[in-house]
Amino acid sequence: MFVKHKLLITGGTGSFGNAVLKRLLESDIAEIRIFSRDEKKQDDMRKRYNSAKLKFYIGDVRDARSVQQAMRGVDYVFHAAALKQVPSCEFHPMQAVRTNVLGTENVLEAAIAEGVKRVVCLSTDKAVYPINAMGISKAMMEKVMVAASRNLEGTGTVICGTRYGNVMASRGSVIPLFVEQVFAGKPITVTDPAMTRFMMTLADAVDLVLYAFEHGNNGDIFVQKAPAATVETLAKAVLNVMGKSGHPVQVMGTRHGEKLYEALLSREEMACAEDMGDYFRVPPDGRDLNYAKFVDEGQAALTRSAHGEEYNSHNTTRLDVEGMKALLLKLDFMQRIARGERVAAED
Ligand SMILES: O=c1ccn([C@@H]2O[C@H](COP(=O)(O)OP(=O)(O)O[C@H]3O[C@H](CO)[C@H](O)[C@H](O)[C@H]3O)[C@@H](O)[C@H]2O)c(=O)[nH]1
Repeated sequence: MFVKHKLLITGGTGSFGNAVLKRLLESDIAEIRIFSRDEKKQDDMRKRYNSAKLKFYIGDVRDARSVQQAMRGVDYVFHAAALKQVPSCEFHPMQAVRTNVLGTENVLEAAIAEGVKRVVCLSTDKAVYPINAMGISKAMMEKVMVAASRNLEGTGTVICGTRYGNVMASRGSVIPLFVEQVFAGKPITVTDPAMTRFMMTLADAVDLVLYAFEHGNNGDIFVQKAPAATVETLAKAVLNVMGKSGHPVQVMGTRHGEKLYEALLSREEMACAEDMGDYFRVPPDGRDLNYAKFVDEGQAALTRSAHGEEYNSHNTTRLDVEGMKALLLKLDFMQRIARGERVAAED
């Protein structure tokens, strides 16, 4: 599907960029542009992949000119650049606005101006009923994406989005943290044993973005159905895999901006979501602001009311310790930990 085309990945030096790259470099794609602020990581990637298809662009989504330059001649965009650490965005909310909201506007404007064929914007479950600055800025990013997608009929550009939840064993996340704590002989720190999170692998996240790329219409948001586990179950499963079931566990309480559970789709979205098997598609609300005409014409469009339930990490399939262990052991990272190796988080 990428035959002889050019793809730009914003924030391409991150974990998603690396994971998608491994798949796409084997395809017939003509060129992949990695756009990020991080010179050092770009240099590492250049050496690691050593591929003539890869082109590196230093820039920042906040800097419209750098985005425009990287966008020239591009066919497709995966927009992954973001500030995504919940606690740091809590302390620096305007930085989240600059990167996640205004940066997205820059990316979409440049993509539309260049006649890019398809753009997929990556969002997070934390954008649904958001309570923290990271989630609020990502929710605004989605609004910017949907608004931009409204005026594209006849232009040949399609802009859509994905949301995914926690990516297991990503750098800085809880699984490698627990593993490090065990190695260091310290108690593992559990925030709230009853807190639940969706559990996805990085491969799932890549599948989701590629699915949206293939099936997205303007303004659609895609999520993948995923199981969830409590932090207590996750902690037990990690210790079990490491053969350290008796290891001490300390409950430390909820951190800044954390929710007891995450939602991938709101109740309002579930009311109009299309079930696509492994995925849900949420189409944009196609009405304009002239509500009176819907009443006059008796159109059914106003019946988008939400009587159902949201799709969240409390009501999705719940993993028990054995189920969680099985999922953990799908990860190369955990397989190596189980063999007694000391390894860094997945990237
Ligand atoms: O010491 C810790 C740290 C975390 N947790 C718990 O483990 C779960 C996962 O925590 P992570 O820090 O791994 O993930 P978050 O849900 O906080 O958010 C993560 O996933 C997001 C995607 O939605 C973003 O990518 C974000 O940057 C990333 O940190 C949470 O319930 C958290 O409370 C603990 O029990 N103990």
